[in-house]
Amino acid sequence: MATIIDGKAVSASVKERVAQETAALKEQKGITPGLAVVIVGDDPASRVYVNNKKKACAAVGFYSEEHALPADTTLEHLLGLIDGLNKREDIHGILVQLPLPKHLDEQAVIHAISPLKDVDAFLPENVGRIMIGDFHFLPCTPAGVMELLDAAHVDIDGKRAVVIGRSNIVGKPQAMLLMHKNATVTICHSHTKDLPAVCREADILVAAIGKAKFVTADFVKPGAAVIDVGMNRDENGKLCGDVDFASVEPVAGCITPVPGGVGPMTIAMLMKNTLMAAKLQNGLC
Ligand SMILES: NC(=O)C1=CN([C@@H]2O[C@H](COP(=O)(O)OP(=O)(O)OC[C@H]3O[C@@H](n4cnc5c(N)ncnc54)[C@H](OP(=O)(O)O)[C@@H]3O)[C@@H](O)[C@H]2O)C=CC1
Ligand SMILES: Nc1nc(=O)c2c([nH]1)NC[C@@H]1CN(c3ccc(C(=O)N[C@@H](CCC(=O)O)C(=O)O)cc3)C=[N+]21
Ligand SMILES: [Mg+2]
Repeated sequence: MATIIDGKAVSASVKERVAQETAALKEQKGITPGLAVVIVGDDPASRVYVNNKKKACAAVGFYSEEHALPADTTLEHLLGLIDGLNKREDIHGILVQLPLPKHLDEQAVIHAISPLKDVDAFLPENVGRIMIGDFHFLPCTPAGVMELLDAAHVDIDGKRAVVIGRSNIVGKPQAMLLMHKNATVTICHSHTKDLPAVCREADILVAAIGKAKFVTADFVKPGAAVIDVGMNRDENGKLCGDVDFASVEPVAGCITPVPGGVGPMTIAMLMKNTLMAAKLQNGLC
């Protein structure tokens, strides 16, 4: 029987800290952190995340605004919007919800964001800073995973960690953060041979694949910490992770559920980064 790691509770405590610091920043400096979320098209999953971000901003005391643009928005229009947000003093963080519609060059759009307002930590400057260990922002999802491991008192130093997935937004930065905490890290992907055997070496297994219930009990060393980043729909349209929770839970030492695991942490870390962005842009750190 695994311990179930409660992402909702851990995210609530992160947001509570952010709310306290935000209140102090307002009172002492008259600064209200501001986040702009840009969403292009009407993907229903994106909608849910964007609404969750909006709610979180209100809960911690941030100003937030949403720019919902039609699916046929041009690159010029989007770049113009970002340019305006870069110049605004009341907006400290800019998040462009990915994926974008196919006709828009994702990299061109991300690159238009000011590095100081890049609360996703997607820009090359911020990615490079993470690699060196001299950063302002950590990428929200991998940083949220680290908070969950910490809250669950999972020992990382000297342990074997396996990350399944090598995307720029999850897998690669996740491996880097685990390495910084002195894990011995293996990154797996679609070309990895005998994936279950590699995963069975892991004391800490992070699944960021995008395939519903892909990780089964035969991937898991008894007692391992299993972190499920996946956000998928199962055959009944129900939200589920990359981990087959029912089969893995009896084998794992601790495990995150979906929903209620990594997802809420991503939002909490976005709040933390937006607060940091407001401080940075006001010369307070
Ligand atoms: N909870 C949260 O806050 C967030 C959740 N997500 C979710 O996490 C999941 C991953 O997202 P993201 O990183 O963007 O996904 P990507 O699709 O960008 O990357 C998926 C990775 O999984 C690898 N992969 C795919 N199939 C296999 C396989 N059969 N065996 C081994 N590896 C495989 C791919 O390998 P290769 O590189 O070889 O193609 C790739 O590296 C998704 O479900 C997404 O919705 C994402 C962001 C935030
Ligand atoms: N620029 C950008 N930054 C992102 O951080 C980003 C993105 N684009 N595109 C999409 C992914 C996905 N993502 C999630 C955020 C919150 C939940 C979340 O709140 N999940 C809840 C509930 C979700 C639900 O009920 O559907 C949970 O797991 O409990 C999930 C997924 C951020 N992403
Ligand atoms: Mg992706």
